[in-house]
Amino acid sequence: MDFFNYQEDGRLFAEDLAVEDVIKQSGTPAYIYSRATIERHWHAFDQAAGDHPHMICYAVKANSNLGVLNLMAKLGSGFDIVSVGELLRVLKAGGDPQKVVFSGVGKTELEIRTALEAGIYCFNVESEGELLRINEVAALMGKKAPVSIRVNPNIDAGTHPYISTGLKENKFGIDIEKASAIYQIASALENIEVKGVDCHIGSQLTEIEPFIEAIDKLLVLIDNLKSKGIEISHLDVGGGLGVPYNGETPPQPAEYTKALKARLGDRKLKLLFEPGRAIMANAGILVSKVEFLKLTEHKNFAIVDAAMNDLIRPALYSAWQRIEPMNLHADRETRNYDVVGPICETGDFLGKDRDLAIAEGDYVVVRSAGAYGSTMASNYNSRCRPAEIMVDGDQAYLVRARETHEDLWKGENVLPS
Ligand SMILES: Cc1ncc(COP(=O)(O)O)c(C=O)c1O
Ligand SMILES: N[C@@H](CCCC[NH3+])C(=O)O
Repeated sequence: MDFFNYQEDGRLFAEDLAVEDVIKQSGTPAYIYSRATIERHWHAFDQAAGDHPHMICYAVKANSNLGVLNLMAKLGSGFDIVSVGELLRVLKAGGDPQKVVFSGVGKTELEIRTALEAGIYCFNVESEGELLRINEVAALMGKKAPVSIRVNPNIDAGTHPYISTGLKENKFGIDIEKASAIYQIASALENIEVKGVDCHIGSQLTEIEPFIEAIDKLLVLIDNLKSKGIEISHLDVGGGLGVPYNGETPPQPAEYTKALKARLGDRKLKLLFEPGRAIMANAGILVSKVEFLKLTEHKNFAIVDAAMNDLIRPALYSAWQRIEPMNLHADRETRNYDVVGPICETGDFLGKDRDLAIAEGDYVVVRSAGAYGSTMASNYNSRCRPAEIMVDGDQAYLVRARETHEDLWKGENVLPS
């Protein structure tokens, strides 16, 4: 459930504000987030874990706006990061470094050093080479680096191949068959402290079974490590819980966590969660102006001022996100449209075959755009990235100004002659 609802007069509201009023300040395209929705989703995970020792490490890549991260920090959230840039954002936003887990397959020496200096909670190690590199950097700094091994359990998450991460052929994690041997190497390294076991099998999962299958495999590993004298204190189950974009019925955090806890039995393992999409997707919309309605014999196009550079999910994954008018008008003719942007690519669409009652000059909103929207935006076609606004009750805060044209060539130089 979110806080974007139509009023009786047909105007879409974000919490207590009419979206049409919010965009008067910012123009379009603009992302609008609902603070109450973000908080509700975060609390859903926190309450589901209940008294069980746990940490929710919000996946920063889903939406790394400082306003969003600051909200997470205020909630007491942890963070899952994949780069030094994300770490610096978390720190800038007031996040606690001791609640940060660091995932990702290509951590550089600089990234490892910066994370150790900040005092993060743990590295999620994705290869033997990385383990040795972390040990070396920690040794140079006279520190012990806390680690989990990210295990690749070879499980089909049943999601889009581009966002499936837990299969043998994916680049992520260490093959579960080899994990025990790597743990033994890790526990013998001078500057490594073994803390946890981690996995993340993919994103936008709509069934509970793949999660449980993975967890069962990890628990076998944890028991096996214990018999070898390697004690694991936490289990990081990653993110991946899906959201309803188009009628999907993914498990709720409560149902998921209940099933998870049941599998743990009496093992004393702290649980770490890394949700991104489930917290942010339905907490955001992208608002865009209808510039032209191009009606042809073959197809109708609604040409809007947002494009694949602002929201790439439809172009990249053929993702379906609901598109609707910002304000409902009874007098508009309903036609079937492909909703497209101004970019010079045939793949530049936000949605295809959509029945919409709109006119030129109206606004449309793309729903479920809070996750992997603004963070994946680019400047392709020299377009400025959109404004981002956080609505909180009857207040709207500009949490990111629209880029200016000067921003587009920042750092570029012409040749002297
Ligand atoms: C390691 C890791 N953790 C957490 C997430 C967040 O996933 P989601 O947004 O599906 O919850 C991702 C992205 O898929 C990831 O790669
Ligand atoms: N960017 C993807 C999710 C990727 C998750 C990253 N591990 C999406 O929009 O669905």
